[in-house]
Amino acid sequence: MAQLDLIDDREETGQGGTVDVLIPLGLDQAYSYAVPPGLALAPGDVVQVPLGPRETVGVVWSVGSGRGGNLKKVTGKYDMPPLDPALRKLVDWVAWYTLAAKGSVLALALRRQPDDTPERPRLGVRLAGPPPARMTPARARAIAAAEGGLLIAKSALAEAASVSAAVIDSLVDAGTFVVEPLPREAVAALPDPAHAVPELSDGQAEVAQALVASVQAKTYGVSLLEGVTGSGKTEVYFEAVAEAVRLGRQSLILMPEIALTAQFIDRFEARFGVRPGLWHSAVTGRKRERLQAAIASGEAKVVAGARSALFLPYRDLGLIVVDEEHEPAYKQEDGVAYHARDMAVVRGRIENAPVVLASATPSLETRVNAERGRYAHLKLPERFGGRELPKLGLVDLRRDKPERGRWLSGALIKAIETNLEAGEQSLLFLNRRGYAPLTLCRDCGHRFQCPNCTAWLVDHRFRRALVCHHCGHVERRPHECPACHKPESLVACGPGVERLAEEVATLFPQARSIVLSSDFPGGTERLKQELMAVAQGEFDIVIGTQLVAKGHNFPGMTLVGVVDADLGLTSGDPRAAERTFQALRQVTGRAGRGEKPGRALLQTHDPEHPVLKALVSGDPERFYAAEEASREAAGLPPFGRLAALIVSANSQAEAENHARALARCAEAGEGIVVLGPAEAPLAVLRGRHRMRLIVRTAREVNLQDYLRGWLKRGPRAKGSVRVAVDVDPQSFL
Ligand SMILES: Nc1ncnc2c1ncn2[C@@H]1O[C@H](COP(=O)(O)OP(=O)(O)OP(=O)(O)O)[C@@H](O)[C@H]1O
Ligand SMILES: [Zn+2]
Repeated sequence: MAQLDLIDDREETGQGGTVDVLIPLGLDQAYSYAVPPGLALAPGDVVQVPLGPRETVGVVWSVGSGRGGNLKKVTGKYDMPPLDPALRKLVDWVAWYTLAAKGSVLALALRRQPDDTPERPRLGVRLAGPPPARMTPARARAIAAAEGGLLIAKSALAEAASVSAAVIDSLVDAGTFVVEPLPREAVAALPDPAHAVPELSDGQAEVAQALVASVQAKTYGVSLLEGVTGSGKTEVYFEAVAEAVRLGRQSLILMPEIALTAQFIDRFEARFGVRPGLWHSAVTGRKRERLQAAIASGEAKVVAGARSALFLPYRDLGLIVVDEEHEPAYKQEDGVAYHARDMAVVRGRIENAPVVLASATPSLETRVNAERGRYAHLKLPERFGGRELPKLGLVDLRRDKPERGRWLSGALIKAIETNLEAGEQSLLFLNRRGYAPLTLCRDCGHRFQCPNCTAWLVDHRFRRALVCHHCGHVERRPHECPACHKPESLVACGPGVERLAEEVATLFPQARSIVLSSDFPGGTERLKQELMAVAQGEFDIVIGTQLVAKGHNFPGMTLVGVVDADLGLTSGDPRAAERTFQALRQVTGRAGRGEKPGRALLQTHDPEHPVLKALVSGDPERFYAAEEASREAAGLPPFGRLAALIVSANSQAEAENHARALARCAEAGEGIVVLGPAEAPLAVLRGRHRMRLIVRTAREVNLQDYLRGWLKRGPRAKGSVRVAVDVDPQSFL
């Protein structure tokens, strides 16, 4: 924790002026404080101020000239770098855009709660004593691997010698090895742009050159890097990163679900010789602080991080890459509802740095910006190494019907068989966790619903529980129906990945199969290992949710079966078509990335659906053109603006009354439509009743001003009532 200099103001002389201090709490206003004499404060300085009965941390937002009068005084100043003007501007901008309280946005940039958890020292072992009295082959291997007396991490030694950690421990007990702390892990080793320069194809080289030029120009500008799956987008944007490193400037690579990108880190290390600075929620304590300091000093040249990395104090940002820019995970749904891709563009503008948005399936917003010339459009239309994109086919489930209680069609089963015989891997994609999405009583029709949410409980057989995916409520699956008390009358309805695994085990008992979803027992570490094992060909059939759909490289995978291609298309969400198109194009893109060509089969009840036809045609332009036309006709983003207001309360009456009162205060205006209030699709969530209002405006309308004016005129939220504003909503629950 940075040191705090407390001010001793007993010898007060004269006046020091005033400052407005923003406090990282849910407050929109900066508060004025008097500056004690002798203390010089400037905007961005991190200070301690009294707030109510406590002292709290805050940031000087502006300096006034007034006399302090009877204002409370600043009580201390932290010895740490100030928040620079660019970061303060970003905070102001995000707060303006999202309507979040400025203090809440500041909290994203000022993660400096005193975190003194000491960094756990990593321990290594060194060969230092006589051989053990009892020698075994494993012990001999471990000793041989430690030859030379170097200090080695225990896990690395175990791996090098192919022995378990217990073998090493036994040698420590025997006095053959000694344990010593390893040097601290570097958080910011310098990447070497010349470490392993790839040989780029002509098409790749051309795009890389354009990106390198944008880094050299040192000015703001956005490029859409649109490349089919397996085209080498990563390889290409690494060249831009390399150029930024050569210029001594910093790069930020934003990615979704950072914890699962072990493959990405390995690739970065293979290209640059060191790991990037990693910023995500699992990096804590002292290490987090060290990285933050290295970023602020400019020592850390490349940061790969989840969306919160957007608010770090870069000293000299020369490039921002947003990988998989279409990912819904970039939108933060709780607290400050910001979209990290959009705010990355804002930060690029503030820092005067180029921004690269990379995707195989760009969002409609980004595509339209590229088409209108606001963004440069760089394309990689072919897979690297002359590999073909997988051939896609539809299976009409109305004709090729699976048996009752089964989900795989004859055509898909046959394709898996062929693959098994050829020793190639198959992926079955079903975006449904658990065993079955619904449980009901065969006798009385009772359905298991969450007591806190408008949602069915999902049957998780592996965990022997019924679970709510919205609030986490868990209950045991009973043996009799709780309503009619008939024993053994409960049936599972519909498939989840666990149920599919059961079907696979029955159909292909000899195949090595694995279920991969976020419920994977053993946490992300185990999951990472299993993903590696899949990449190395250790499984024949992978049954997975969206977790395996993107970003992974499985060279032996030649077949992808989409179990329910209609699943995402039936929701009322305006982005349903886009999301489904992206998800299915990503998942089918897992096939045929290695030596052998791949194919994909999509099971559907609606083979005429335009999204599926566009997918199979292999012509994304067709999809984008049709989707743009329908969004434009409906005035939806990016052709219009959208915001959602969710009014929630402990009772339905409170929520409804407040929502109605709010709706009555909405001002009519040119190009403005207010819809609702109506019950939100998730009418009850975590015990809170929810009503929803939607505002849709023309592009020219200043949506933020409109919303601010409206909320100001509207009724105060009393009692348990809360109003949450979501500008550019991505989910419509
Ligand atoms: N110029 C190159 N030289 C050697 N290997 C390359 C080159 N370009 C791409 N590759 C390899 O091709 C594979 C696909 O590349 P990459 O993962 O960068 O593609 P991508 O476009 O990001 O794919 P996706 O969108 O599916 O994640 C990787 O294994 C990568 O190492
Ligand atoms: Zn629930």
